[in-house]
Amino acid sequence: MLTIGLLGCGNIGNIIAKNHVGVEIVALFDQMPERAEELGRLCHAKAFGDIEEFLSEDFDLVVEAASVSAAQEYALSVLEHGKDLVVMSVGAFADEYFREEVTRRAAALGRRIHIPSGAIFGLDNLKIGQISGITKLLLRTTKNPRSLNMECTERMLLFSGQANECIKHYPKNTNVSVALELAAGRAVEVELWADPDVDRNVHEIVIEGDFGEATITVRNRPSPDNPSTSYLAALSIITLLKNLSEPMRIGT
Ligand SMILES: NC(=O)C1=CN([C@@H]2O[C@H](COP(=O)(O)OP(=O)(O)OC[C@H]3O[C@@H](n4cnc5c(N)ncnc54)[C@H](OP(=O)(O)O)[C@@H]3O)[C@@H](O)[C@H]2O)C=CC1
Ligand SMILES: O=C([O-])CC(=O)C(=O)O
Repeated sequence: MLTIGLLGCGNIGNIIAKNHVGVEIVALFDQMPERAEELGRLCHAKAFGDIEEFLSEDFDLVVEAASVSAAQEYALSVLEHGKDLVVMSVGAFADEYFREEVTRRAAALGRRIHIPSGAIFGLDNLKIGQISGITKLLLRTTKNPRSLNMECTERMLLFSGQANECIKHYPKNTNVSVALELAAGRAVEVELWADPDVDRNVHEIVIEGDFGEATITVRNRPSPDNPSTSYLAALSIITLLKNLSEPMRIGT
């Protein structure tokens, strides 16, 4: 069975630990050591307070569910320790130089980096953008102000511009925009709205290209323990882990 180490023992880490399928969690790390220890007691895995010791433990793959800055800080080290990597905080790869460095290193070391679909649908066929023209790619995200850690009394546009700029300002809320960008191989226009009248994390995706047009609207339930993060994102990563060892791959 595939063995994993969880880097990040917050909301997603807890959902993975309680619901994982087809993998064994053997090691845990969080910058709040008590969170790793608590989760370790729950899933009978070893908690580490030191990243070097965590990465030196014997397991196959690191699942990052911590933060954009954690992904940037530890990605290369994970690969150097001979482990594959699943990156939830995909916003880390908005930085082109960093993305190329990590990809080059993974190729040289024969390691793989997996990016889950996260809180959206549609990444599968959006990858056709890598071989065929896409003329428009827009993400309109709307969340309750609570999910954005702010207050407002009416619908309000917080950001309009490119994904790689948006993620710098909203690293806990717009990782999906960077996932879209990586899949399509082109820039994504992003609008981020706060709306006190919505109780879902809503992602509207508009795609136009040589293939025709597509509109996808995902109305996500926020995770009970972290309203910034949609529950779908945790389900997505558990499913990715389950499928890693399957002989048949489904989806583009
Ligand atoms: N790709 C996608 O579609 C989505 C991605 N995400 C991203 O997934 C990640 C995890 O989400 P979620 O579990 O809800 O977040 P949480 O904040 O609930 O949990 C993250 C945990 O990781 C810890 N952490 C943060 N930085 C570091 C670090 N440098 N080293 C070690 N531990 C660290 C946090 O500690 P502390 O509390 O002290 O910061 C916290 O305990 C986030 O980056 C989020 O933005 C979320 C939703 C969708
Ligand atoms: O969970 C969501 O709805 C999206 C999110 O926070 C992110 O992409 O960072």
